[in-house]
Amino acid sequence: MTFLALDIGNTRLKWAQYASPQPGAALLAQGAEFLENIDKLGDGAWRGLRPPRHVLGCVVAGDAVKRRVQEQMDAWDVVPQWVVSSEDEAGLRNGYDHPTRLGADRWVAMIGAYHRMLAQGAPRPMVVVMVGTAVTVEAIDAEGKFLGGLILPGHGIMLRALESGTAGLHVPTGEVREFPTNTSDALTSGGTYAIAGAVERMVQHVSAHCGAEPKCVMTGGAGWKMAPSMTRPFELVDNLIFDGLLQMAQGRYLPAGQA
Ligand SMILES: Nc1ncnc2c1ncn2[C@@H]1O[C@H](COP(=O)(O)OP(=O)(O)O)[C@@H](O)[C@H]1O
Ligand SMILES: CC(C)(COP(=O)(O)O)[C@@H](O)C(=O)NCCC(=O)O
Ligand SMILES: [K+]
Repeated sequence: MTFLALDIGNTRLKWAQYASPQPGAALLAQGAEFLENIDKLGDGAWRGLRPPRHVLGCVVAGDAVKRRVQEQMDAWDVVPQWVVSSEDEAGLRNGYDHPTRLGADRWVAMIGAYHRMLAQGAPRPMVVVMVGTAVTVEAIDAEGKFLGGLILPGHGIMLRALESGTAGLHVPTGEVREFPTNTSDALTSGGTYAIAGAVERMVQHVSAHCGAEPKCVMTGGAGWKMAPSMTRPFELVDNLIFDGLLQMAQGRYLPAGQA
């Protein structure tokens, strides 16, 4: 009863195949492709996979990308399911004004993060940071209500915006420094501390609103770049979206009692 989880962001498609659709299932295979390379998955990395019984994914890269990915599954007798954010699922309540407009990746990552926190001890409020093409910073209270979140540009978008809007900022990537003394370091540090500063503010907002220090987790392709510059202890998790998809898959594909 193998299960294929898909996380299709604006830069890369990440996939993971599990032995069954439930948290803790054995990981059989995984990979990542830049979106320009996804049309080769069927003849490439997915060719040797055992055909999955269920496919559940989240896609924020648009309908054209979604269709291109679906074509790569033609060899399998499976209809992929795509997550749409809802008012509540898997113990989380969605505080967005229009719950379905919340990015599916954000919703799934929060479900993964919340269950991870519950498995570790007494319920706590959370700040969940995802550093991908964009950066998202989510607030969840201890009862599992998503209070709201921030969206800001990721490192790449910040740099490209500055490059295209100025004459003098075409420089190689620099280092993160407290007091940058060259243009490269000034840009790299500016982007990194913009993200770290936004996250710090959210931690303060959650602490004040919930009356307790939040547990902080970070994920996403560029999470490792941010980790050393954070102002608080952060748990860096490889892929919260896969954790969330396994959680949701258990509710959708396993009969009650088998979970
Ligand atoms: N080996 C890598 N391959 C691709 N992107 C990487 C890599 N290491 C770090 N990154 C960074 O991660 C970002 C992409 O992260 P990812 O989580 O795949 O984004 P998204 O989910 O938006 O597609 C890129 O903008 C890049 O800055
Ligand atoms: C914020 C995002 C662009 C993040 O995309 P990513 O960086 O993962 O590629 C995505 O979650 C999205 O398109 N959200 C819809 C708008 C919203 O969540 O309010
Ligand atoms: K993402």
